[in-house]
Amino acid sequence: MADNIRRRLYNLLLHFFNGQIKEDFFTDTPYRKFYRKIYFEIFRHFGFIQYVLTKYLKKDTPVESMASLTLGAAQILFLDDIPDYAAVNESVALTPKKQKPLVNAVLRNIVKNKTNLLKEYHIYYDFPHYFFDRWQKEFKDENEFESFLQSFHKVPKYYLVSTNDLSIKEYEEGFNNSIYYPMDINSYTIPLLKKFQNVSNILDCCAAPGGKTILLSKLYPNARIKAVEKNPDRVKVLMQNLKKYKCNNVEAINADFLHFTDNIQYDLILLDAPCTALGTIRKHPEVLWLKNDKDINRMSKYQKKFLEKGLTHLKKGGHLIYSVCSLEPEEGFENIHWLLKKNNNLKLVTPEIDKKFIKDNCFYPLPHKSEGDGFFAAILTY
Ligand SMILES: C[S@@+](CC[C@H](N)C(=O)[O-])C[C@H]1O[C@@H](n2cnc3c(N)ncnc32)[C@H](O)[C@@H]1O
Repeated sequence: MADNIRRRLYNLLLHFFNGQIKEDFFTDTPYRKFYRKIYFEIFRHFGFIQYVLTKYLKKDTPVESMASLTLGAAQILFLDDIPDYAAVNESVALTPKKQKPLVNAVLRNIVKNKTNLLKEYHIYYDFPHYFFDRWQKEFKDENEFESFLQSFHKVPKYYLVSTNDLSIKEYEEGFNNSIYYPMDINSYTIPLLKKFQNVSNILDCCAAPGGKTILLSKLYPNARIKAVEKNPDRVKVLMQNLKKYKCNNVEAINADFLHFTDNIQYDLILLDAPCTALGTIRKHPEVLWLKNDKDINRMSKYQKKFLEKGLTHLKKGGHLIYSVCSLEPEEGFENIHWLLKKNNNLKLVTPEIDKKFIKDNCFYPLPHKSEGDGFFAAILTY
């Protein structure tokens, strides 16, 4: 009989091989840390594991076998505290009957040749070509490039924000005080990049689940805030969060921001745009393998529409914060330069934060210099 929780890892992999992300934090099991560790090793080393598997497989291997083989190989190669026989047996047990002999044979071969296979390991294998190539160009110093890549394998840190005084502290297991909102440290920084004066109305263009809306509500308690979100299910979560954290100055609106109309010119606009989420790969390493150059370019074009629309709602002298959880230049710097070129009066305002997180007047925390997700943010005014 297969272990039911390993089956959940197998299901994550089945979804993944079908091009989908399925989240499972294993919070309902006392062995959460153990299963999360397997999940991280699978996707951090996904590239090397596939390289190893291709030595033993034909091209058209069924996805069910790919899922059990990836699960088994990750444990054999990267998790020393799991006995090899357990990794093989559990993976075979999860596999459909007809495919069991293949999975069994390949995993036993990997066990037999483990030492030699691991001699071939290099961190470069853990990154897909599109990502590796675009980032190698960014670094003149090879050691810095390697430390950039290594930083994606670091255990991600989770934080809690006090909605009373906006202080932030590291997440503690079992801590469930109702005034705290869980948040990434760089996501938290975005509404705090600069304290603006005379803010009486705020527009949050893409608001759910509402982390940054909550911060804006507490930072500017006298302002009226409109929080727009297109996805009806996510609006429900947004509304629950606004109620839970007593954000009484916020009105949640279920609308497509690109078609949103009202007659207010805003003092402050937060445009936390949809993006590839490639800055979040320390926490969600599978994202790296589900995106490519085309997605980055498609998102960049889509974000330009949000930027143009956002500007139409900005009061003269007001500020617009544009942010994405991605470090890819097309989604950040290039979009901002495009907008500045089109609008002569528009200017960048430098964030008032630690200089090590600033590049070209924008917030740009690189993962080897920061504990949080990779973000890009720019403050614009005119
Ligand atoms: C990066 S997330 C926002 C995170 C949020 N600001 C926070 O701090 O919790 C982007 C959000 O934009 C929403 N979205 C995507 N397209 C949209 C559109 N056309 N209009 C409004 N919201 C949209 C997505 O559903 C998603 O919830």
